[in-house]
Amino acid sequence: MKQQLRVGVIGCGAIGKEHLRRLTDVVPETIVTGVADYFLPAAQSAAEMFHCTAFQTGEDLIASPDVDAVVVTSADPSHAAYVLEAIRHKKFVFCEKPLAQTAEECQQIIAAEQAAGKKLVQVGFMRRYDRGYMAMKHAISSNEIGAPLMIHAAHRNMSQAPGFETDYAVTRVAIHEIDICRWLLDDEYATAQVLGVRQSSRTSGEWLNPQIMMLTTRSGQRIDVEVQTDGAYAYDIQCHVVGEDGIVSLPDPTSVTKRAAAAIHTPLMTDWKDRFIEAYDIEFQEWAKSLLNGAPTGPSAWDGYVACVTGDALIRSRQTGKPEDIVLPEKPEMYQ
Ligand SMILES: NC(=O)c1ccc[n+]([C@@H]2O[C@H](COP(=O)([O-])OP(=O)(O)OC[C@H]3O[C@@H](n4cnc5c(N)ncnc54)[C@H](O)[C@@H]3O)[C@@H](O)[C@H]2O)c1
Ligand SMILES: O[C@H]1[C@H](O)[C@@H](O)[C@H](O)[C@@H](O)[C@H]1O
Repeated sequence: MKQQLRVGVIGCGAIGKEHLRRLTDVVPETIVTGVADYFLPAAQSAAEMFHCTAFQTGEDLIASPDVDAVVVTSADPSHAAYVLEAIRHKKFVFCEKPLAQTAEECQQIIAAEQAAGKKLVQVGFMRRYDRGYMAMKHAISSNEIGAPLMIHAAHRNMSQAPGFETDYAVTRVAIHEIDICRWLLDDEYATAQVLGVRQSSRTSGEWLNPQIMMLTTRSGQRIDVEVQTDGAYAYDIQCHVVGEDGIVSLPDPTSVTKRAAAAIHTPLMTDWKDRFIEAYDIEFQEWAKSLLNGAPTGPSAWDGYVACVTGDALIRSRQTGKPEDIVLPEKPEMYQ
């Protein structure tokens, strides 16, 4: 069995650089051998920093005999093509969320992976590796709160990159709740709806903010997700699962409590990089170990597909003003 995986990273922006550092410093099973970015200076500076090759294109990186596994951290619209190219080369590929822009592209990925006859794809739903969510899932599956009835969740961001659009509140932001809630409840969704709400004056007004996303599961549970994409007081992620016999809540990350000036202060985080730093570390450690054992065990192409189908239904419902049904084909054997 190989002891170290040679990894190439496509997309050397914010999270690309975070994962490069992580693969270099935190995951002993990986060595970064190459980087690519369609903005070549970004690839060159990352190559210098991480002592590896800067490839001219993502396709060159994927084809390189020095790359065993690919990490896709480029912009959303480029994900599907790189994942398909990696599958064509029968290489393992970790793709940041979303897996693709459309459900059809996800289906192409699923078809290609099945034709390859081997699980190759993992999607970057890192919250499944967060200790808080893991403890919640354990409490639910060991029946500590009885049958789960509903989830109240919130995803609050302080700002977004320029060019943000209303739909991105689903495809880039709430996509994390879409994945984590079905994972926590171990159920699939039946309907999705976006509700309107008074708009925040703390945002530019170029897109709808906040939005409330409602999901129901096949067994009738209801999930409400408050999504603030801009202007929130902190980067704050909340999740409360209400069961017949009790409630489990996502713990806040540990921070020092200060008692001063006749008050108690507990600082909150402002950035996803810090809030989920440990989850990303564990995600990549587990990914590397699973590949050395033969196949990825984390969120699959099917999970990426379900997230896209659900996101499409949410976006449709904003146009129709009604709950939209979520219909899935049968789950292929590979993802059972
Ligand atoms: N899991 C998470 O919590 C999380 C957090 C942040 C970002 N992401 C995802 O990671 C991806 C990157 O996000 P980011 O914040 O680092 O963005 P970013 O804009 O900071 O970086 C993207 C990089 O990709 C490059 N790029 C864009 N299109 C490309 C293409 N076709 N080929 C090669 N390179 C290309 C850009 O030049 C840039 O350097 C997004 O898909 C985002 O949704 C996930
Ligand atoms: O790309 C980021 C990332 O996925 C974060 O986890 C999320 O909280 C942000 O809203 C999103 O913009």
